[in-house]
Amino acid sequence: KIQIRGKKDENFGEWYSEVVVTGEMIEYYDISGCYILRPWAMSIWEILQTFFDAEIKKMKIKNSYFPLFVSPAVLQKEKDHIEGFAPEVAWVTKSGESDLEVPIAIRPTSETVMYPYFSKWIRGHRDLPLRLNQWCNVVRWEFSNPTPFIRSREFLWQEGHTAFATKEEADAEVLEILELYRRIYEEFLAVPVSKGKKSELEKFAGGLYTTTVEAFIPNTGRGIQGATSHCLGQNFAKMFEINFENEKGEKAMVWQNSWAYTTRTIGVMIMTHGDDKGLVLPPKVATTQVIVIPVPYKDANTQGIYDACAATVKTLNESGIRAEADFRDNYSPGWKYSHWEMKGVPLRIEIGPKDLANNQVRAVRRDNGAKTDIPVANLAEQVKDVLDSIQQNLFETAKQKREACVQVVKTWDEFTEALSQKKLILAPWCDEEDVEKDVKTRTKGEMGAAKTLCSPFDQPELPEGTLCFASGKPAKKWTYWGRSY
Ligand SMILES: O=C1CCCN[C@@H]1CCCn1cnc2cc(F)c(Cl)cc2c1=O
Ligand SMILES: [Mg+2]
Repeated sequence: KIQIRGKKDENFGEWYSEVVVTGEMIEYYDISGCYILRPWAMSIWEILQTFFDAEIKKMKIKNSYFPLFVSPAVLQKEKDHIEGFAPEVAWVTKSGESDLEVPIAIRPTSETVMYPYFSKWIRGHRDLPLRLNQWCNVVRWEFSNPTPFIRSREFLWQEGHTAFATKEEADAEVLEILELYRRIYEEFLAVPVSKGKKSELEKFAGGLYTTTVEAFIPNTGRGIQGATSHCLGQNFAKMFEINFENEKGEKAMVWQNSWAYTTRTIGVMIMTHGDDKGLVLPPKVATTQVIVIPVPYKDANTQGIYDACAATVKTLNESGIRAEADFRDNYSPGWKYSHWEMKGVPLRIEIGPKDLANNQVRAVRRDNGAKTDIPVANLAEQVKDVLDSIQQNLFETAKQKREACVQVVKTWDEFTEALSQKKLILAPWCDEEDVEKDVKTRTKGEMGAAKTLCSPFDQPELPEGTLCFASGKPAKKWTYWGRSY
């Protein structure tokens, strides 16, 4: 039998690194912070992409592709927002033996690549709204500890960049896209997230406001930004002169948004559902939803069992279920059970002599290990119901675990106590940036400082006279705080 050594509740980092490799999602690469996405991971990315791409096309957003390379002049155009990022920019300085006249940057994000052309293409109000998306990779030469899917020097994402005549249109789209990100997490990855607004300190400095879907990893007690949807206001329009002649013939600047989700989504899902037997894949995103395993017996009708397995796969495939059979004769059924459990396949179907005789199959769930015998008669329907139940159970379980980590605090002492207990803290805050900076300073440590994660749109009741937990000033809003990735 094959086992993973790391235990999720003992050494989370080791457990995670092992699970992504033994689950055949990731292969480590000889350049630090870079990883190989193997088919078992790539197919999840493609399932999410298929959903999101179809949804943005319904919104009349068009895909495009802009160059990987950014000229330094244009990259440095957005002075204040990139100065903090400059160390992350990767540069091409040579081709072959010869140095480039001028080094060229590799895109860390594409505002400065795209917006000079937005300026060229947008002349009149009839050119609006301009709504483009690109599916691509970006490079950010980060130095903090690299983690497969979660933090890598190159990652896949989509980045949407849109321009509107009015702020109202931009505001509406920000939320429409954020809802798609919530659906990616909650409906596909079975990961609960909180929709909210980033603080002034945590938002994208180049924008007007940032909305986010925040996830939480109970094992590490850290929040993690799941995806982000920014309203850029007119900041980039001003910088890149993206103007248009409005209906009254006046010259006006456009209102812009930009939004992204990345391959980090896959890492959050693995961290949320994985267990000590390996990956646990939600059926909606499982490359293989059902693995059918023949359990031949010495003198039993082996061919009959194999035929029943093939027929089972065929029946399930015909009803849209992603099923495979493992006919390899050089591995025992027991070995196969462990192997496909490590790969996180949501449902296993075993067919042995008894099942064959009773015209049924033995179904075993990956999420809770429950075994049920299903008659071959209406197999597809029952398997679909079990898969739906697994999807729902994974989400509910993750939701309960996350809710159990939420700690409402009112005072500084309660805050530091909750932080030491790896809680997701919900606290009343005066919404002053200096206070947030002060909390960061006061909670500095080798585990990293506490920061605001988001102010949830869904605000609990804030009784008159409630004071900020950190400053004692009148509280303005409930905010999630915690350490983060
Ligand atoms: O988050 C999104 C959604 C999709 C488009 N982009 C925005 C903002 C990205 C912020 N950001 C994030 N990281 C960066 C790293 C860099 F090296 C440079 Cl030069 C800039 C940035 C930077 O602007
Ligand atoms: Mg960064």
